[in-house]
Amino acid sequence: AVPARADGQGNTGEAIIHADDHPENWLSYGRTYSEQRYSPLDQINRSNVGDLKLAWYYTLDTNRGQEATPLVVDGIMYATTNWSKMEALDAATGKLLWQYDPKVPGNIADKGCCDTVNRGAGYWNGKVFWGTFDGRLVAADAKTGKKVWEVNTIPADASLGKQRSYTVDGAVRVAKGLVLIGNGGSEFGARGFVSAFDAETGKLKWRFYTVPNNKNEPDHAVADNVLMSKAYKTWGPKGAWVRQGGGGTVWDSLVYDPVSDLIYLAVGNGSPWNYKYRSEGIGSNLFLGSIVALKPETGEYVWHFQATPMDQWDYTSVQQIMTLDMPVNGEMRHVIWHAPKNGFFYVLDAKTGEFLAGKNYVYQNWANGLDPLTGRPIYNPDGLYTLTGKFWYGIPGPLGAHNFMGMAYSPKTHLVYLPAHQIPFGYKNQVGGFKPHPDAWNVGLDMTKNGLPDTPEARTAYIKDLHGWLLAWDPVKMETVWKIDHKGPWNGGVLATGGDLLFQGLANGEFHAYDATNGSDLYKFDAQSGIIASPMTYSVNGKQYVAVEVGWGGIYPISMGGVGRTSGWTVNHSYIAVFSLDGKAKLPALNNRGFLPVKPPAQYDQKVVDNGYFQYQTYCQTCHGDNGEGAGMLPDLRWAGAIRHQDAFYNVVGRGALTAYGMDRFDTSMTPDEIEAIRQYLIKRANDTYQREVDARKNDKDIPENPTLGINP
Ligand SMILES: O=C(O)c1cc(C(=O)O)c2c(n1)C(=O)C(=O)c1cc(C(=O)O)[nH]c1-2
Ligand SMILES: [Ca+2]
Repeated sequence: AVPARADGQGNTGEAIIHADDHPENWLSYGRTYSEQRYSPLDQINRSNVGDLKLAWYYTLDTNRGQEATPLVVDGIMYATTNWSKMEALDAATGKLLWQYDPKVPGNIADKGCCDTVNRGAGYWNGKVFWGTFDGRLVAADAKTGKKVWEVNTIPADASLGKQRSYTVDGAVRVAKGLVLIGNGGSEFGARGFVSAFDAETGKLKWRFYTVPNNKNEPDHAVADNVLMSKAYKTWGPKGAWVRQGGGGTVWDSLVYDPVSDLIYLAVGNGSPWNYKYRSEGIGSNLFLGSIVALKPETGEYVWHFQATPMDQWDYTSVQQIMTLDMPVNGEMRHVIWHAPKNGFFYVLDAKTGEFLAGKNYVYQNWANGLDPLTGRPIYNPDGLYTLTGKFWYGIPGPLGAHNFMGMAYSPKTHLVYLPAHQIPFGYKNQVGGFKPHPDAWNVGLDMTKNGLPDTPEARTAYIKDLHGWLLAWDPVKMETVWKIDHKGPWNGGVLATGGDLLFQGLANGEFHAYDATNGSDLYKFDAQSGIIASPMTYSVNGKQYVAVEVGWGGIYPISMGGVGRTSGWTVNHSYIAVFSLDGKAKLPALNNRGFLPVKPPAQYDQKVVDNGYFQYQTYCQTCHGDNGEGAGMLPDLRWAGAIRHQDAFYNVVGRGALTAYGMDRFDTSMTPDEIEAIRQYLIKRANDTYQREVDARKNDKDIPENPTLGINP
């Protein structure tokens, strides 16, 4: 029987709830409120997918990470792109109907941790809504692209100090006439919150803070009661959170469930990460690493489930929330499925938050399992590195076992298709207690200790630990039924269809269709750039299309350094790719292996290189890559012309010559000598690695970071 649903949805809400009655559309981020990323369309199926062809492509003007799932409403595609731009296209032809550039200032890029991405728009009653990286929410007329309203989602009093940082890159969801939006910033200093705006007027309806007020005072907001009575006492009253906000940003999943009539916030990590420094090493720190359920009309607290108490690994629970009915001990229950960063798959009762089951979906080393009654982790004491003070090689690392990439569920196979990965990380306390650096990640860690030493042994060992998989997970048995081993981590999200197909784009620039029943590879397309977004499908005039945004980026390639190229050269060419069975489009031939490095100047000052390394790892690493090496998206500074001259380098790094392109100025964070030390260090790195980069490009079969190639012998 179809469960009773709440009313007050309006036409769009009813259309999203009854999405299967008009499968030609894709009206909400995960298609339906249940975010299963399954479409019943089956014109493209296992028997013909081998003939899939490019129907059209639309080149984007931002060659950075593209993470959005486009919407399709009655033949019009709404695709958001990097730098928070919107493209409205004829979904059958790719012809541009209108576009909207909210003109996000370039120097804002380093106010967010993980690339100036955008994950998608919401649609409601003739309007489209999306967030901008500088914190705004835009509502535009879906037909004309004219702005209807715009609000700043970040209240002035949310910024309590210099390190505070709020960026908006998550997909907007709309339910019951409310536009729901969160934000990011916990790597810098932020106090997370979610806002609900009236879709017609942009008027704020409610705002829910996910962590307590630092003085345990009322914010005169809807969370006051639960924060003051329940959450505050789970924090050390004198920890660094008091200055840094505590974190708990809701930067990805934020869903409405029409069956339980609740909104679920998927809450992020602590700010700073370091639990000892953040919270004096005491308390579970509610609501970090949790799902929090609220009443949609008012934002009132209903229940929470904390997957990662005492977070110190950046184990956000922001990852996708899926709702559906499943048998639990022989009885049908309405549940939440959730595979957060921490490596465990959770089944929760959607109405009450009761923990029903949990099991690790990949190898992890921070917990020895979950308490079967409460779902609370049984910690591996060594994993609590902020308390031991020792170095910890954590699996998962801060990029999680699963990140923003969509997982899909097929009601035909009863399997969840989970884009999982293994990306270990070296955690170690910041020396001398918590010390924030303006314009840098402020996580309370020694940022040189997560860096990889450039020795063949260290690189080879680390690369062996990098993995990317597509898991076919059975949530009843809580086990992997089969899996596909990808070349490396950071592959795109998954779409499941009624044609018994799975679609997934990969870090190595391939777009695949797999058999949903057994994982057989049925189709491969060379997309010429890494894909991290989740595909979607729709139809126009009875013809089915499959679409995906192409564009390598997000946190992995910007922070990882050279080892971020384990899947391939991963050059960024950003475009929207749309496939059909009778497509006739063809991509132009493109350089897909990066440019030949320019021989660097030979001279550098060995005396300042060590300090240059510290400064680089503190201020530059998280965007330009570990140890001065890029991984295919932002400029690889070893080959940048600016490192050749002290003045040129200072103009860029100190004075902001390239702010329009996303490079902030750092003269308020570093002295000229420190900036010069970075330049000397980069010249050294360029010299140390020049020959191996040249040699890697001579090899036309393989990839630069393959340890078997003799490039990292
Ligand atoms: O703590 C935060 O506020 C925050 C924000 C974001 C973001 O806004 O994209 C990411 C993360 N954390 C994060 O931990 C993470 O792994 C991540 C990956 C990405 C991405 O788009 O590639 N964003 C984010
Ligand atoms: Ca984070």
